[in-house]
Amino acid sequence: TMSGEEEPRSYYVGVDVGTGSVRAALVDQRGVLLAFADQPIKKWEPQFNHHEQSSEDIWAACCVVTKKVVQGIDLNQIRGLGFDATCSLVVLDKQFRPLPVNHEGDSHRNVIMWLDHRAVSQVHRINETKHSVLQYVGGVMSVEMQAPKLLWLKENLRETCWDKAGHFFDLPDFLSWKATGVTARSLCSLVCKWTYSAEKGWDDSFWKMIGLEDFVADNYNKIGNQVLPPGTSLGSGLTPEAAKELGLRPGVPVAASLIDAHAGGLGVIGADVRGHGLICEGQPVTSRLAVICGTSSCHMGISKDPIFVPGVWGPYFSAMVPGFWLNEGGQSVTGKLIDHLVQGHPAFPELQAKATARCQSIYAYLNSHLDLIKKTEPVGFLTVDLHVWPDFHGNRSPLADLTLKGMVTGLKLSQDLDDLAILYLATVQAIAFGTRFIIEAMEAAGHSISTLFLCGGLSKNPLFVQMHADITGMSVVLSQEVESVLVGAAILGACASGDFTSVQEAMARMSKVGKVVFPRLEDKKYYDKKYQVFLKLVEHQKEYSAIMSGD
Ligand SMILES: Nc1ncnc2c1ncn2[C@@H]1O[C@H](COP(=O)(O)OP(=O)(O)O)[C@@H](O)[C@H]1O
Ligand SMILES: O=C(CO)[C@H](O)[C@H](O)COP(=O)(O)O
Repeated sequence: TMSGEEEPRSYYVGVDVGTGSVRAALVDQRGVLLAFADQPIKKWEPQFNHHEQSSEDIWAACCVVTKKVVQGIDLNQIRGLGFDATCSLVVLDKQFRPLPVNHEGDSHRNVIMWLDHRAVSQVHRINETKHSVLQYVGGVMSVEMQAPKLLWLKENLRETCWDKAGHFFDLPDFLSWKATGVTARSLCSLVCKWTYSAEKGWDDSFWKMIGLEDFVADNYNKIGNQVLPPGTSLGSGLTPEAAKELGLRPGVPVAASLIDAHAGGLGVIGADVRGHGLICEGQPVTSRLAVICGTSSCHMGISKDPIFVPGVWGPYFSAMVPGFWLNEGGQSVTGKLIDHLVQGHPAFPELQAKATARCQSIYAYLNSHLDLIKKTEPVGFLTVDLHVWPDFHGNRSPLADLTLKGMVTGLKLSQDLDDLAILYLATVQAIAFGTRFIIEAMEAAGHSISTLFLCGGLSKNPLFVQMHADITGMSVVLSQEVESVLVGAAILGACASGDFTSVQEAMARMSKVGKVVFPRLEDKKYYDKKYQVFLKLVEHQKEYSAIMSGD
């Protein structure tokens, strides 16, 4: 650890609830991560496109990891706690007990996960209203947002869930409630996933139009009528009960939360870039795109004035960096897609065995295997005749079309490790082409982006990072702390503690540039051609469905 500072150290705890696991970190006032712990969380898929979790299981995991990272630390030095989480929907009854979100009536499973696509018919009807709130989600509401899921609950689980429900929380807000007893919602979650406007509040006409007038009638009590900017200190901090569970002191300031992608954004986007040879050095912060890549990828771009990008979520005012508008592009499955294709390949057991024998992760093994088979050519050239369209779980941005499916062209009669490695490469490239597609849509609407700031689990994969640089032609910045999302959560805790006067100040002090990866511009021509093919794939897919739905 670093030292050399006279003043006693201040510590903040950040807790990040991802799709597959909960992580916690102990972070100091300079953004240095001193301790890290993670713990898997349960997931259920009771039927295709239904994904559920348990808020009690998630909270228990938060307690385990928090206790671990504060072990051996003087608890008086812990000055703040911040949470971020996926934007899943938590349902509790009037006494704050879990309610089932499933036909089985299993109340343990009281969370509809963000990637759940059960509410297809509901979102279709919501989009048909053409209500003006839809302008602020890229023109089309996503099936992954909360309004369609709420409508699904009302239409499908009236007695067992809807009528008994007292509180619908976005997962980040559930966590801050659990810690403090305060039911106030974060501006981040409500603006991004619930159609709340930072300027105008709730729009009664929207909820009435879609058939959820219930919320208007009780003054939005169940979904939030007190809304606070992320980082605001909640109530009197940690309750004695929560403090005991988390292994912290009662009264520690707890911040209004952020969605995980937004915490990642705070963890990377404000870094001081001087001296790294980056073009964004002389440019405003709006030239930076934070890309948070885990189970999904989220592309966070900010602007001074609202920018309406068709198919890209937002513009959301103050939902990430206060005072700035945010556009959020995304790909619903990226890490999950890579895992899916690699694990489903016949050569996967062989890969696992070989990686284990070398004490490597399967991805480190695949990357070195690709280096072996590429011979003298750049590794990316191995996919000259293998192309992937990555929307296995629909397209979030910029097409906003949940009916799209994945495509692979160039298959051969081979099942060996080479075949697996090249399919993996083509998938990583397809995800990077998806990022390029999103950036082009954002730029066409008025963004001016020059540099990518990557974080999340996939940013630990050097091939994923290099392909993003090569395919977008932009430099990629990686943070000093790999766990940038947790630094973002700790920034929230630091803001709640009052140690910093603003989120911007905390960001500038706590997020730091680590490594910079420059694009191989000499390969540009090749990737431009592959990008042409990429765009053709989706064009063709649409033609296929038109043929099949014709007479
Ligand atoms: N060391 C690694 N090398 C390559 N890929 C990794 C590594 N660690 C995680 N990943 C990828 O990152 C994804 C998970 O990222 P993570 O940020 O942990 O997800 P989430 O926040 O959604 O729980 C996995 O799907 C996996 O493909
Ligand atoms: O919609 C999102 C952010 O607005 C994310 O996709 C969602 O929160 C899941 O995140 P992750 O892939 O990190 O688990």
